[in-house]
Amino acid sequence: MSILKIAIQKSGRLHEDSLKLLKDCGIKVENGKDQLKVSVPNFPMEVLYLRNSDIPQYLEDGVVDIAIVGENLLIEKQKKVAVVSKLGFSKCNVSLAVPKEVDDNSLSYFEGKKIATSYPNTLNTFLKANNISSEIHVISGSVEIAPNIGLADGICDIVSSGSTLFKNGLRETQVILQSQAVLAQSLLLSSEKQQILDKLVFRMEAVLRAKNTKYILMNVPNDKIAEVSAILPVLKSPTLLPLAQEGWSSLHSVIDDSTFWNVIDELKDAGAEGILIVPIDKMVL
Ligand SMILES: Nc1ncnc2c1ncn2[C@@H]1O[C@H](COP(=O)(O)OP(=O)(O)OP(=O)(O)O)[C@@H](O)[C@H]1O
Ligand SMILES: O=P(O)(O)OC[C@H]1O[C@H](OP(=O)(O)OP(=O)(O)O)[C@H](O)[C@@H]1O
Ligand SMILES: [Mg+2]
Repeated sequence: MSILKIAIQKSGRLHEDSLKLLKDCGIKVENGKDQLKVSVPNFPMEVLYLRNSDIPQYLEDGVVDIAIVGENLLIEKQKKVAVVSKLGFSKCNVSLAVPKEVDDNSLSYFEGKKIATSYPNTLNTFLKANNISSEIHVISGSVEIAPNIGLADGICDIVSSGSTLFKNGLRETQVILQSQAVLAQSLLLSSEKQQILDKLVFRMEAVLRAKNTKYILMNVPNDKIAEVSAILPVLKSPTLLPLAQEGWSSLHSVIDDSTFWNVIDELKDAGAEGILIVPIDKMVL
């Protein structure tokens, strides 16, 4: 019987959300303190806690079968692996930034300048594509300090809220790439392991879909049902239940979280009342 080996980050930005996603997929990860390899009692899977930066190589070599890893790191390491799905957390940019006093937003500012980064391949590819030649200075962390200590004229690093840049007197000038956590797979999976992965992906999709979708219930006069239904992007067709009050129905549907605020006024104008929005736990199509 095959066991699918999944790598997740041992500690850091991806750790908690990766474990939570597995838990939401019904996968119990037995948590032994300081154990780097952990078994799963209810799914043919074994969890390996590894450094995010080591994961792409392990995936390419087939030492692990799948992993939850930062997309930017897969791009940086340029290993032969495949992205299975984007997971919607740990969203960030890899960006160029300059001291806030520098009054130049153009890329040509970096011509002939020193740039400190932990992502030399990503930066190099970007500079080449834009015909800029700079001196790349590789450091493994605390990159934002480099301009302050005279080590570089600018930096290329991860930006999320922007607060690290701000605290270090820097500002973002160019976004090189956008990243989020992804599920990635080795290209060397056996067909048995591929089948286990397919089951996992099926569960993850149900969890991720539900996260972006809400269940919506509202009371609608019967003669307005067609009008209200037309506003809602429904799965198949809305569920209708008669209310005790003559001439009214309760209409149920699902709605994309991001579109709810755009249609709420339309729904009310079309005659909907008592609108309730409820979270969905899992969603299987
Ligand atoms: N501030 C942030 N906000 C959102 N996502 C981030 C942020 N910083 C990093 N990330 C994402 O999370 C991933 C892991 O970042 P983290 O800083 O925890 O580990 P790391 O320094 O890349 O690696 P290691 O596990 O090898 O120490 C990054 O590759 C990136 O995709
Ligand atoms: O825009 P912000 O929200 O401030 O996030 C950006 C910071 O987050 C990351 O560092 P992290 O905190 O992961 O520390 P690390 O350098 O030890 O990895 C990244 O390297 C930036 O420094
Ligand atoms: Mg970091």
